Amino acid sequence: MRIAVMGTGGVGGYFGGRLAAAGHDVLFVARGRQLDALRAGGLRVLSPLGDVHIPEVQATDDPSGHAPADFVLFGVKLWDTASAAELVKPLLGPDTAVASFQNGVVKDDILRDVLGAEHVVGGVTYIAATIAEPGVIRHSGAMQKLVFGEYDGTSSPRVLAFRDACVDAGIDVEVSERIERAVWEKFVFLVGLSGTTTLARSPIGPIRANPRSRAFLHGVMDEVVQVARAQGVGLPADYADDRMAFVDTVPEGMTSSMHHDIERGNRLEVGWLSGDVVDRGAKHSVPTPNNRAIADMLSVHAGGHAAQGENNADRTGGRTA
Ligand SMILES: NC(=O)C1=CN([C@@H]2O[C@H](COP(=O)(O)OP(=O)(O)OC[C@H]3O[C@@H](n4cnc5c(N)ncnc54)[C@H](OP(=O)(O)O)[C@@H]3O)[C@@H](O)[C@H]2O)C=CC1
Ligand SMILES: CC(C)(CO)C(=O)C(=O)O
Repeated sequence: MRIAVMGTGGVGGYFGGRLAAAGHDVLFVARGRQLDALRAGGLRVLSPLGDVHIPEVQATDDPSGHAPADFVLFGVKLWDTASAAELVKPLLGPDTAVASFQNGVVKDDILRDVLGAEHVVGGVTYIAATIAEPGVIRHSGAMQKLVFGEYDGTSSPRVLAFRDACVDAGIDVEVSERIERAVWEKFVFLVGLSGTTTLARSPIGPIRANPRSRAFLHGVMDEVVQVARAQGVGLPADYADDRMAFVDTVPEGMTSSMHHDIERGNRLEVGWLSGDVVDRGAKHSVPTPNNRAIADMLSVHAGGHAAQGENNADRTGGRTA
């Protein structure tokens, strides 16, 4: 199958690299130094599960003129969603699926607006991967899972074909018949993990061990659960307890991509995570004081070093959707 990767960073580079190494036809959409490095030396993935080097990759910053893809793996930061969706339009054939493995719950609404609902397949990923240097993706730990599925729950040929390609490539994969719920399940955990690790600038171990920060983490996740339920997503009322039990099983050194971003002075996705929870809570009259604290305090850093002190008073970090 012909696969396109929109955004060759931690997520896109890792999974696209595995798929290309397994012999699949993969087009990598990238820009700047990442694109230059891919063209000059190919793509390297450094991983505890085995390194790969694909010396020659198909890489572009302009997909127009390339053949349509069967499946687009969408992996840009949330602020780039709408512009990156515009960029993939030329890759769409009548049955092309676009699955976003971004965090956040607004992503697929943006993709539907730009691309049409018929192209959008739901997705979520569990991995820790980052650009170590241009052309090189570093994967940490053993987790590398893709979950995806049609929003109507059907096992469509395009979803099954991508599942088979992932299995071939050694990717841990699950086709979900209730993908909306799967996306919210991850959102509950991710909003809790990203907000607390970034605010405390600490991995999860000390946060879950301290009774005050543990209670705060539970409160953050519970607010996401109550917002989801108010919107009609079928999570159990006590789902935050389930996620706390999960938190207790992860390595004490685990942290979030947003924690890495704040340490590097990068822009933060907080506006699309806790900030989005606050906005949805306001719409549904669900109190969200813990997420408000995260979003308001991290708004200081939301624009990254380049924008510190500017333009962040609205808590969104530049979120416009
Ligand atoms: N990294 C991780 O471990 C995980 C990340 N996620 C989520 O996945 C999403 C992607 O994260 P991650 O992979 O870390 O992000 P990265 O920043 O590592 O990768 C995104 C890449 O896409 C590029 N890009 C953005 N817009 C364009 C464009 N228009 N044309 C070409 N290239 C473009 C970026 O370029 P540039 O640098 O120039 O902006 C960057 O190289 C986020 O929503 C994140 O929360 C989810 C699970 C785990
Ligand atoms: C929690 C984790 C590492 C799981 O994939 C993640 O999604 C992130 O930090 O962005």
